[in-house]
Amino acid sequence: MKILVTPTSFLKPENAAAKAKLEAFADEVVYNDLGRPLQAEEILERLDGVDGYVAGLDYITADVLEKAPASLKVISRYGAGVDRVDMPAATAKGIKVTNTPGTNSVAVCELAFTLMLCAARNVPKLHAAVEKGEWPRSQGVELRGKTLGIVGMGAIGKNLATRAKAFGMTVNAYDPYFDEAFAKEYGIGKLSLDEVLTTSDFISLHVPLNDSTRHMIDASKIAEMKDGAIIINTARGGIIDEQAAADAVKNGKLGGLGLDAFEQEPLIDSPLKGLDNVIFTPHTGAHTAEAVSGMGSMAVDNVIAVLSGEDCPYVLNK
Ligand SMILES: NC(=O)c1ccc[n+]([C@@H]2O[C@H](COP(=O)([O-])OP(=O)(O)OC[C@H]3O[C@@H](n4cnc5c(N)ncnc54)[C@H](O)[C@@H]3O)[C@@H](O)[C@H]2O)c1
Ligand SMILES: O=C(O)CC[C@@H](O)C(=O)O
Repeated sequence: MKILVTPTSFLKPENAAAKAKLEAFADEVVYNDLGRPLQAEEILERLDGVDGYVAGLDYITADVLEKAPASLKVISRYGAGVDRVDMPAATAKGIKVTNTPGTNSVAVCELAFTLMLCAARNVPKLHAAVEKGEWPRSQGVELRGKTLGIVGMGAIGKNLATRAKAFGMTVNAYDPYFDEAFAKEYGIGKLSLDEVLTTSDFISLHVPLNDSTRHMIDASKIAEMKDGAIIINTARGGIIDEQAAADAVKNGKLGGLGLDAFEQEPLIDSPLKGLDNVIFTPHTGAHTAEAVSGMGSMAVDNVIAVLSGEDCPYVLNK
């Protein structure tokens, strides 16, 4: 068996046991030598003879899958999102795709909360000012008493909801598969998407990127939001129309943005850069010691299970 492993954080010490397990199972394990997510051509150059592929945030397009060797049986996503894997093409080729749901939900929710607090108090700008020898006495807002609207109340959205309640926020959510029992237990309001967007002081996005969520936050949706609303996106670039969001920060409609995910990563040229109270992190929501270890061990278990012909509950395209 030959396995390709591309998430660079897989090689952190937290994954020593998962790495040893994979290397004991396989005849050969090839690691990502580029130190970043792979583009289509770069994947193909590394797929020769590969049976299992533990995949980071690589762009596994239909073209890659059509040209992939017949030996490839499983793509084991190291993480929750599968938007960068062309699922119909994988299914057509008989390649199973798995993911690691829930392994990084606390990590991402804590980053979303961090971004929300930093935007409420303008922390990055204050830090930069103090570094320059300035001493501004800024004024922010409290989260207490504010309304948080969560779009996508799955593993991450739910973790965020309970923490926001502890901060004294009113929490409402939109999710087509709304979990009524969870909402009742924690006092989360059930609203339509438009109601969430028009009534929230803070809006946090936790939906997968697909055809129904692409640009779900566009200029027309932003126009309906409360003046000064702050949007947090730790889900995927592409869910927000970045040009529309940048324009809305510039003209004062939005109070700020906290972003961990972007349409083009890394973020090089972007209308979002250089704006007041737009806070970036480099798609690092899942990168805590705990989540890296959780993603690594489940991704390894999944690839081994599929290649061993065992039942794997995390196959998304049965
Ligand atoms: N920044 C990061 O590093 C990072 C890490 C993990 C996940 N993510 C992203 O966050 C997303 C959510 O992760 P999760 O673990 O909470 O996934 P999840 O599957 O547990 O939850 C997603 C929720 O979104 C809901 N949903 C689907 N379509 C919707 C729509 N159109 N409108 C509203 N709700 C909708 C689903 O019903 C589900 O409850 C992932 O798909 C991934 O893209 C990012
Ligand atoms: O590879 C990672 O950094 C985690 C990916 C994360 O966005 C996810 O989809 O779970």
